Amino acid sequence: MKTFDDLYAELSRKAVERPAGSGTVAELDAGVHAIGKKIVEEAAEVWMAAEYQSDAELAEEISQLVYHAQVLMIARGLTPADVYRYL
Ligand SMILES: N=c1c2ncn([C@@H]3O[C@H](COP(=O)(O)OP(=O)(O)OP(=O)(O)O)[C@@H](O)[C@H]3O)c2ncn1[C@@H]1O[C@H](COP(=O)(O)O)[C@@H](O)[C@H]1O
Repeated sequence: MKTFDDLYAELSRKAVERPAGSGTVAELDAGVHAIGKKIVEEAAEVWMAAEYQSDAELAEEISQLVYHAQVLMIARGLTPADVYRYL
């Protein structure tokens, strides 16, 4: 099972190696403004899933929110440690 740190390491590698077909690379190239819009969109989907959908669907939406938050972290040069210090 992939953890938060595992995903961050994977996405960081993709940002450096830029493999063809990577959605992460495309999202990073789109920039902070576009990534921010994805986060808002996913947050709304999390909210709707919490109100009207199954536990599995909610978990999937939350995973997508975490993913886009991590892409934003990489775009801005933040590491998990930068976030954990506030938890
Ligand atoms: N965990 C994710 C992940 N979560 C969400 N997403 C992206 O975010 C999109 C979901 O946002 P949307 O709801 O807007 O998607 P949509 O296409 O409009 O429609 P739905 O997916 O909601 O049906 C997905 O289609 C993916 O493009 C993700 N893209 C990649 N990952 C993981 O990140 C890693 C690197 O991926 P690549 O960079 O694509 O190789 C891999 O381990 C992937 O599993």
